Amino acid sequence: MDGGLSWADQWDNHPDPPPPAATEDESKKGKDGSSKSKSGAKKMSFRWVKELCKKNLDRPKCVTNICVTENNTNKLLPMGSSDSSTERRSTSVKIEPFSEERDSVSETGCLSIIVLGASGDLAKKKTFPALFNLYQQGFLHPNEVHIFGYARTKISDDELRDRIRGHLFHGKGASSGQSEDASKFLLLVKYISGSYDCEEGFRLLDKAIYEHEVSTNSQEGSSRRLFYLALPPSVYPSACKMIRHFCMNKSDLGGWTRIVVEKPFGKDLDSAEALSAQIGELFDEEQIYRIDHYLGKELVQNLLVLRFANRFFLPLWNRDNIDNIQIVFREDFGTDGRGGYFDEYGIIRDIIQNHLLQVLCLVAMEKPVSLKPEHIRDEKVKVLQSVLPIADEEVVLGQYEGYKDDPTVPNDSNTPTFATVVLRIHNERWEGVPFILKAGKALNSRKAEIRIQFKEVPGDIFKCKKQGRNEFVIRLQPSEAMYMKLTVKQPGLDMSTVQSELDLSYKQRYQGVKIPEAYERLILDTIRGDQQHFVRRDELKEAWEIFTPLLHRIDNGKLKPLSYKPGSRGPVEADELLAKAGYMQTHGYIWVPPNL
Ligand SMILES: NC(=O)C1=CN([C@@H]2O[C@H](COP(=O)(O)OP(=O)(O)OC[C@H]3O[C@@H](n4cnc5c(N)ncnc54)[C@H](OP(=O)(O)O)[C@@H]3O)[C@@H](O)[C@H]2O)C=CC1
Ligand SMILES: O=C1O[C@H](COP(=O)(O)O)[C@@H](O)[C@H](O)[C@H]1O
Repeated sequence: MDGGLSWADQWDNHPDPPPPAATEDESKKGKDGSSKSKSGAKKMSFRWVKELCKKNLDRPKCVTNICVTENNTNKLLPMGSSDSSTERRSTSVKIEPFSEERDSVSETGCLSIIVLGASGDLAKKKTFPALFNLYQQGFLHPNEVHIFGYARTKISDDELRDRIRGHLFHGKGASSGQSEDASKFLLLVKYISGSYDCEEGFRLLDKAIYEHEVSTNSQEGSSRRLFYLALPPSVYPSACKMIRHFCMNKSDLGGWTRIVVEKPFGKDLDSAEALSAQIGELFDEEQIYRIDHYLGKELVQNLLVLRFANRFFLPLWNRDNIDNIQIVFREDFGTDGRGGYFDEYGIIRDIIQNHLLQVLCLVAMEKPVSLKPEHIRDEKVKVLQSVLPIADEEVVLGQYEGYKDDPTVPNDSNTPTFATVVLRIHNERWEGVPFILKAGKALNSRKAEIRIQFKEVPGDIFKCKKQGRNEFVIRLQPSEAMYMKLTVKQPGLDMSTVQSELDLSYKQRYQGVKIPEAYERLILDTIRGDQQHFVRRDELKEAWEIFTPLLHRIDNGKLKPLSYKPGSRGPVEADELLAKAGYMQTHGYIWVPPNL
């Protein structure tokens, strides 16, 4: 820092201070490619905040974080849990020196959740409903939490609440108790209108947050600010700059500022790196939560447990036993009013480069040293680095008939709404095993699954080959399940074989257990400071490295999508590619989710 002055001291002389330029020391990059500590962000303070500290809190400049936890576990528990094993924040007060590590630990006290782009599709369909679910389960306590919607659209608090209300129950009817809950929740939501690049709106926002913090003024005045950017990525840099200039938590009071950014993060390697650099100048990597909501899905979160806590799988999970792996996403509807957005990105950027590739990482990575976020993400990066360049012959693109009828889609659009891409991992475990990533809109069904097909039994004495290979299927949605397709003896007097399954269907096995929505879980992780299920900067870079050359060939028109009928399986050429890659379909067998 210049002349040994703290940012607070420097900023005292600037009513509207710019963010500090990185010093030589600060601009040193970590292994994740991000700037190392920008401690200035932590110490930054406006004069009026200092005054507030003096007036209201009369406590020295913050050198500690105060965490109230259960038995020193740092576990944030829901309010009102009565079970003694899950009693909330009851017992001990932990005081530790302020450090980067402590910044990632749950804290109590005032929590402001700010949804930028609150007028949009994602906010109303996913973000606010997830917040409501957390509220209902006691994770967001009305004494601590305020939720601010921010967008350019000029609407009142009540208009925003009305927009949100209809989405809180996912189209299902609500009981009177639930409606009452919804009304109470909506009272926590306020709306502020402003643009994403001008200070006036962000000053207003900061003032509103600050007033909430002062009125709550609990837990030593700790201020936790979670900014959720439900915005098109083009707006991220300006919105982040405004947050950094005007809306940071007043760290003199303890707490943190965290930013959640949505995908697609960039359009290719260069643009993603440019975006990362811009945001990295403003926030530490520990403050940035790159969300990929597939990482919040129950069965995706189960992958590490499945692979590394079960002896069954350890010896089988490799090229010696597995023939091919498919990771599939299908939707039975088209771009549905999002044609303008979609046409700019296409199915590879929308689904494959992020959601399916993240799943691939968890399926293919080596065992991490521990469950620490950095250990897991280190392993994911290694897998991505081992992916070979994609060959054009191992790609089939499609575009559904009628896609261009959307007035926001150009008539000559070359954008794929369907793609099958074979990835090859060049390492000891996976050499020669194709990872077939397939995603499509307007297909014949809606589902997402991982299908691991094993090799045939050598020296088969039952002649089962034609019936089908062993498969292990992880159904991510709908009807979450894991089932193992295997050959058994057909019950009866004859010695014949038949395909059957060992089935773990969640609805049947876990009756009455509510599976959390992905966004719900990930927002809670953000509040807790757990980055395990978020994408690190270097991971993102590797993901773009894999797909950028292919995307550029599509953008330049060198590769063209084949037409397919809405409601079909996609282009037949995709099935041909599957067969060429080694996938053998099981004939005369279909898994039916069990009825309750
Ligand atoms: N919708 C979905 O299902 C999913 C979306 N995402 C991602 O989440 C983010 C938000 O998505 P979604 O809600 O669908 O997006 P929207 O297109 O609905 O945009 C969200 C809000 O951003 C503002 N906005 C839109 N375009 C611009 C622009 N060009 N300049 C400035 N502000 C703009 C608008 O608010 P106002 O004009 O009022 O300021 C709008 O209400 C995107 O990054 C998207 O890729 C990720 C997964 C799923
Ligand atoms: O990120 C996206 O995901 C949704 C599908 O999410 P899911 O949880 O319902 O599987 C997809 O519709 C959208 O195009 C994409 O942007």
